[in-house]
Amino acid sequence: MANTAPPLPYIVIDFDSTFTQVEALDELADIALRGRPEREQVVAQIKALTDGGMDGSVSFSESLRRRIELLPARREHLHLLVEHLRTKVTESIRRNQAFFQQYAARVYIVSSGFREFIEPVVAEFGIPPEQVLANTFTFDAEGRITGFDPDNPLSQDGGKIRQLRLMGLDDAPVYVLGDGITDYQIREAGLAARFYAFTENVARPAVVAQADEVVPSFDEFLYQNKLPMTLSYPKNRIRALLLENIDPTAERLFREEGYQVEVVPGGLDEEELLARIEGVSILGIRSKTQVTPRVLERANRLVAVGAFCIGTNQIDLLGCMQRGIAVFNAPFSNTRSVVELALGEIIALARRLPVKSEQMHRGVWDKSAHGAFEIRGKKLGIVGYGNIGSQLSVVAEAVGMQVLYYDIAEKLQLGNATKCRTLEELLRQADVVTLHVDGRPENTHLIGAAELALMKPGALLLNNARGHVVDIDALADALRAGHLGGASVDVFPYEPKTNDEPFASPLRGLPNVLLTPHVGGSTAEAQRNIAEFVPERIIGYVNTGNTLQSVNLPNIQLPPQQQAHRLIHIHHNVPGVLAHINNVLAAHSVNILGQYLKTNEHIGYVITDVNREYDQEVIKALRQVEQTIKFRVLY
Ligand SMILES: NC(=O)C1=CN([C@@H]2O[C@H](COP(=O)(O)OP(=O)(O)OC[C@H]3O[C@@H](n4cnc5c(N)ncnc54)[C@H](O)[C@@H]3O)[C@@H](O)[C@H]2O)C=CC1
Ligand SMILES: O=C(O)CCC(=O)C(=O)O
Repeated sequence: MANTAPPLPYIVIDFDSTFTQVEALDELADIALRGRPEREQVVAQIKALTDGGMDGSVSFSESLRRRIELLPARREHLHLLVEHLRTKVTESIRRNQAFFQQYAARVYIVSSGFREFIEPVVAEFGIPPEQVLANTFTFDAEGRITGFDPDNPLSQDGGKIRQLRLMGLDDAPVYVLGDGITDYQIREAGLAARFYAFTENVARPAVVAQADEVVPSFDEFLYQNKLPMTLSYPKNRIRALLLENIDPTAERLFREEGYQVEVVPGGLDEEELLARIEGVSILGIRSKTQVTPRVLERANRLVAVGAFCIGTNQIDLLGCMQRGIAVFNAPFSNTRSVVELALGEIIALARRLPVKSEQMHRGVWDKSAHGAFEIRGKKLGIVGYGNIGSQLSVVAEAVGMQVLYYDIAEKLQLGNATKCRTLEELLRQADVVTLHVDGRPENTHLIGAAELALMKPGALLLNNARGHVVDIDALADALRAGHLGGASVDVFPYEPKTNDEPFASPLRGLPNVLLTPHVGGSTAEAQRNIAEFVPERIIGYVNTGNTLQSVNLPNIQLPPQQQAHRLIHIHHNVPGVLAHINNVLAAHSVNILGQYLKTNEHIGYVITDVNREYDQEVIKALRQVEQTIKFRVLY
């Protein structure tokens, strides 16, 4: 049969700021001027000339001539430069070293830089000297760089065009990859079929504007051209949308991973999120944004949701699960912050600080002990003895409180805390009741008029858990009636979407009531910890399939993936799917190196590590396995 495959293109790659992250002449100046007082000034002048030459605002030959005049470099500096440049090879180029080794015959480095430093750097990628087209330095007898060979076409304006003409690459299309205007000019002159603006290191607007394609990484170039690549998928295609003022650490970590990141300061309501969710792979939220079934319906590329908080009641967890979307939260990162806030609130209410402070602001000096008490020896009733409740138990005992707790699950009793068998038992005894239950729907109005009536006269109530847990009107009535001595509330049934929206509540203006805008976890420490914890989980899941600590997918902790391709399959949990997967693998003689399966009542999660060599048809067949929700290949 005739070979109908299109010929592999010639790939013409620029060196400075494309093959390497840096401009070599700038770096050479920096090396040559080490220890000299004029270093900073001269390097800045050279950099400005480099930029001018790259974006076209200074003619190239002029830029080169003036840079070399400024450069006090010698032959020995070139060795140092080469060592330095080897550490500065662009990440995605380095990652795809195997591609270069395999296809070196199709790759040309065409650069207005200098052969003396380019050749040794690209040699490690299998690119031979004859495929490096670049300038050459001239030296004096003492080894000082004095200039460059003026007859080399690459030292002249339009040099890359002339060089390409001389090369005569006309038996296959030429694709040019570079960051500068001179790279685009090859395409403009009709000597290349496509110009790819390479933006991993620098994005020059004038160059990007001319590009046939803008590629933020070499992975993207290979992916678009269906050429073999080291990664299974270019990371720059992963879009993260981060809402609700998530700490910037998260944005940084996702960007470092190579993802595109969009940051929105406030929350988004359902309609707003619907308008933005298409194409998003990773959604980062805090407690406000509702991830509803409608949002999931529209979320055509969603792989993971990060709850940058503890609570996940704002997310349709089941819906995510049934679509194979992993949800991760930060179960412990802000625990301590809530505990400290609760302790502060207990003391503040016991000393009636909201009343005292408000009077003082009005100019009223009311020095009296009326209604104020020490917390030492008082009974603290903790409802929900999970991570926060149990930690508060330890801290409250340390300041002399007697702790009672009630939890629907059997919990380890810490210190001298006393377990209550019913909520009623706790409410009847406690001087201070603090709520730390999770936000499951069944906890709606866990504390209503009847429960408030059970509380001791003058007792205090804290809600730092979720707004719907307390019937807020009933609480306002109990406070107005003077039955409770005070309350502290951080969470509300409805919370303003942004800082610009006013806050409305029946609790406003009531005496000895502390109101805070859902800031239990809002400390620098907690936010930073969360912004590290959640991205690490999500990136781990994307890269390896590890679901350990996912709140909705079956948790599998995977061994490191070695010399294998990993097939990740999420399916509806009905009998026979695993057998079907394995039949497909057997039918294509795929060698299985390891297989891991976990199911829950809704879905099954199977990871199969296989030998790297297999027929691509197997991938198509696995996608077609009945009951498949999501399938991806990782390597
Ligand atoms: N105000 C804020 O900024 C913050 C609020 N939170 C909220 O604090 C709450 C607790 O967080 P964690 O301790 O980390 O959760 P957790 O899941 O470790 O503990 C919750 C405990 O409540 C228990 N529970 C659930 N329903 C109950 C009920 N009806 N009666 C008695 N016990 C019940 C559970 O068995 C569990 O032990 C969550 O609602 C979370 O969303 C968490 C962090 C910050
Ligand atoms: O800080 C936030 O946005 C939410 C804190 C919270 O309620 C949680 O972690 O569950």
